[in-house]
Amino acid sequence: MNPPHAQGPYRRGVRFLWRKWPVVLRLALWSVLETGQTFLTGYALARALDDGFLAGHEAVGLWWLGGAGLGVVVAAYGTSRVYRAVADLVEPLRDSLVRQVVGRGLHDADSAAVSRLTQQVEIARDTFAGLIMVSRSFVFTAVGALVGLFSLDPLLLLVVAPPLLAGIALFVATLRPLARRQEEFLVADEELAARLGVVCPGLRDVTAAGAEDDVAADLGRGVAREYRTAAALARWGVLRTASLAIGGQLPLILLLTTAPWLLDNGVTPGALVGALAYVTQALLPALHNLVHGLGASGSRLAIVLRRLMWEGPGSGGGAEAGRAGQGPALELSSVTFAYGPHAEPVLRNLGLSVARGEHLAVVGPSGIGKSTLAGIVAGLLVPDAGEVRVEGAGVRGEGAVGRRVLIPQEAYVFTGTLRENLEYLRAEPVPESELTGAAEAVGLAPLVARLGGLDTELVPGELSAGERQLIALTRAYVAYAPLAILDEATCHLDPVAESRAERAFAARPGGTLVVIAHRISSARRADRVLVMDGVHALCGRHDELMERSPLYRDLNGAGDWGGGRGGDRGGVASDPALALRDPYGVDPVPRPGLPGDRGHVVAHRSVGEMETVGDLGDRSASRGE
Ligand SMILES: Nc1ncnc2c1ncn2[C@@H]1O[C@H](COP(=O)(O)OP(=O)(O)OP(=O)(O)O)[C@@H](O)[C@H]1O
Repeated sequence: MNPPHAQGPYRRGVRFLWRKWPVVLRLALWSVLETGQTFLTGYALARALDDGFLAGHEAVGLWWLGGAGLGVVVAAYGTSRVYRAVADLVEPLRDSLVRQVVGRGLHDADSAAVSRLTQQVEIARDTFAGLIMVSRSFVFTAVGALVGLFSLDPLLLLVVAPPLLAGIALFVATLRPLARRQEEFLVADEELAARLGVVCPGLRDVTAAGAEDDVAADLGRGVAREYRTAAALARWGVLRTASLAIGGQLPLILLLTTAPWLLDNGVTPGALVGALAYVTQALLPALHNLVHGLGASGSRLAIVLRRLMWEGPGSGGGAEAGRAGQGPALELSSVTFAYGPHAEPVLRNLGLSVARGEHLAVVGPSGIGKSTLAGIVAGLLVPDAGEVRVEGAGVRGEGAVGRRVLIPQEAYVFTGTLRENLEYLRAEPVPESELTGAAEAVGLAPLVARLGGLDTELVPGELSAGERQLIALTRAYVAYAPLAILDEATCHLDPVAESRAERAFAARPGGTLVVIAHRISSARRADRVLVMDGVHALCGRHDELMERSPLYRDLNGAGDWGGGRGGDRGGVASDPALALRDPYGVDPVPRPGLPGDRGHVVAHRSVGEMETVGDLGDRSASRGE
């Protein structure tokens, strides 16, 4: 699920440091001065003991200790210069980020995005500075301590270096996986927050539509996903703690347990105390800072930089808007979705690309996953893997609502005037001419006239299912979302009315239309058809598919596969695998083993040897004609 640019921040970071090599060199030189103090921590102590206090020469001991004290003063001066050098590295980074961010914000005329972004730039700057300090301090402290150990006695280095290096290696090995887990956790957390943000204010609508169970199940999946990502993060966190124990605490234990052997082999008591000082005063704190500092901050910096430089302001938020307007209208890459952790995936590795202004019909046997696909494209369901982009941006979060509109089979009409029902998806009042134009285009005008105008109070129970669908369709038309998804949204209309409504959506300038087809005539009207059969998803033009897809030919033979509610030919599927739903949408045969299963029949048909434009296995149904 990693985007192709996932490693961008690391490489860009290295390139940035490379370009700034004079500052990096200056930083290194001042760090060497600072490191002198680390060296003296153990060395001066050892000399003070061995040559001074233990040898009865107190003055010599004091002289060495005084030298170590002076080292602290010199190192403090080095540290002050280090800070200047770090500033010389960090400020240009901030300037460059701000330039990019403000430039894009002005281009997109999104001042809120700029203010959000400048906040993130500050985070990036502070984190970057912290990272430089921590990693630099570790490198120079470790070098100072190891050189000190070697000067005291190479045997001491032999005891301390192996566990230290093993700890560092383990820490480095956890860096990438941990950063990835951290990002997955953040994404799951943000998605759950976004879902709650949508659901909580709409609880009344959820209850009115009787969707409590579905919404609870959907939120439950979000919670489960966040739990899974948090558990994975915690598992990798354990390894990180282990690296600290191996690299920082094990050397101390080894020094203490091998002390008799070391003393027998010529290591002086002073050198042993000096080695203990190196481990406890220098190596252990430096490694501790590295593991905790680089661990958390490194991941945070990578995420913030990625969002700033590639995604824009906040994933799923304004950043997405930053990219909106580019690329295809709809793009699915390797999307996999199951209705539960142990359920068979309904979609597996599905790829699909729909161009702007294109009209796509989705067909397939009942229960094969068409509505699931619609839910994923609309952002109501979150794929377990893969990515969905509408108008170049994510389908969830801020701004996503305005980019797509889903019209489900069960039309929702609320008590209120017809006008209120039609304006519902628009933030502002809609001019009368626009409403009547939309009603005319979709085919609602006769009903408006019959009801007595737009300001008539509706009593939803008195409307037929078809009338409710016309109202819902016109409401979606008025919403002017670039992508419209009709999920059997015309199933209660007769074929002529259905055709009129679909053509109206397809004719919207620049508007993209995805129709989960209820009748085969929908597929014939579309530019391309996606045929889903549980094994493969083929995508192509009607005539192409008639030639290549036996299932599509069967579906064409079947005419109306939605339950015989007035299909083109009103026929029955020629193959029992194309099981029909009953007129009330309840399938006759339950599918065992699926939690919350609504009892659909699943049809699995092979597409044989034919060349696929795309499939549900591992190939992509991108526009390939
Ligand atoms: N909320 C749910 N919980 C568990 N399983 C579900 C849920 N919704 C759908 N399914 C299952 O997922 C599979 C795909 O269902 P989906 O409704 O997407 O199919 P479909 O092709 O749209 O069918 P239809 O044409 O009958 O509407 C079916 O096996 C169905 O039983």
